[in-house]
Amino acid sequence: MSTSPFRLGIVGARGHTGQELIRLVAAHPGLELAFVSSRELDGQRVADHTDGFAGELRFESLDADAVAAKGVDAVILALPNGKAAPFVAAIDAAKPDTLIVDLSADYRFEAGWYYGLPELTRARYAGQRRISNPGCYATAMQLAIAPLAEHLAGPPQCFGVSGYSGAGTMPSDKNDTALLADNLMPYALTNHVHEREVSKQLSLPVEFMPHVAPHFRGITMTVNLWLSAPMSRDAVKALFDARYADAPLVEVIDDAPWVSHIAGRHGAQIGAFTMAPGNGRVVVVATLDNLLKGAATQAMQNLNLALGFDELTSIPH
Ligand SMILES: NC(=O)C1=CN([C@@H]2O[C@H](COP(=O)(O)OP(=O)(O)OC[C@H]3O[C@@H](n4cnc5c(N)ncnc54)[C@H](OP(=O)(O)O)[C@@H]3O)[C@@H](O)[C@H]2O)C=CC1
Ligand SMILES: CC(=O)N[C@@H](CCC(=O)OP(=O)(O)O)C(=O)O
Repeated sequence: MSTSPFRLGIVGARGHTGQELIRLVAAHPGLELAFVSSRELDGQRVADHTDGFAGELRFESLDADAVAAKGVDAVILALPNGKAAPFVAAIDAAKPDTLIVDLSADYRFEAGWYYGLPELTRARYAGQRRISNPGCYATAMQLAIAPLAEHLAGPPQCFGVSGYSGAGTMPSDKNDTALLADNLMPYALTNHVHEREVSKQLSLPVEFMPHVAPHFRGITMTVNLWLSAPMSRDAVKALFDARYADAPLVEVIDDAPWVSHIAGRHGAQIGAFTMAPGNGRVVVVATLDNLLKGAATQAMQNLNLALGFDELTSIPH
């Protein structure tokens, strides 16, 4: 491992996930925050916008070529979906060994990119310099389904409820607090990109029904699973306990987890394991903070893995 810090830049640092990334990188003993980009906050001090950040670093407005010209060791892309390609192309041309971690959905289906959900895919990491970071819903679904994947009689049905920070900062119905007041907003009820992403990753069809709620952060994923043969609750829970025994960020609990308990925390909770009469069907509930385990914390795990640090460096747990 290098003794001088790895130099890292965050593109899209004004956004919800960018702000969390700034805090995690600043707390990391082996990383130096070389630049943070925002068009809107160009020239302004990071310390004036990011709680917990001290120092004189300022936001810069950087296009793809300007990011590539920085010549850093690692770049995190925290841009809205569909915006990453020019940045990847410019880095490919200027300094292809740069480590890129992309938070968007743009490279989740791309051969050659490592799909970084460490608790489930770590063994597939083979030194790739391009890492696609699964998002909040996809992470929650996979953590809730994977231990039972070999025991299913049909597609899991996943009812997801997200806080409105999941919709980013670009104004839309899904982050309009007036429209969300006293409301639950269903959307993209079939064929959401995360339905396809999880189906591909788990090699089984999943059915996903997302909703946005009036709280700011945290998601609840309630998953209905039909079993290929009846199982006891103890047998179901034992599969989850075994699968996540060595995963400090995934906590398996008895009760159904509450989103209010996970907001601001770096891990996920999985619980309920409620059996239907006859034990042929079980309901599992997963919660995580969409901005942390669903985005920034997971990106930090992936950076740590790729740069040779302990996977949980700078992540409170
Ligand atoms: N929010 C969440 O819960 C999760 C988000 N993700 C993914 O992470 C990514 C970032 O999400 P989030 O932080 O919520 O997004 P935000 O909308 O909060 O932030 C987007 C950032 O990108 C910048 N930006 C926007 N458009 C462009 C552009 N055309 N060129 C350059 N910069 C641009 C914005 O800053 P400025 O306009 O100042 O340049 C801002 O810093 C998305 O791809 C999202 O899908 C993944 C998991 C969870
Ligand atoms: C509430 C809301 O709009 N959520 C976003 C998902 C946020 C997320 O997980 O981002 P990725 O697309 O990077 O996975 C959505 O449904 O598209």
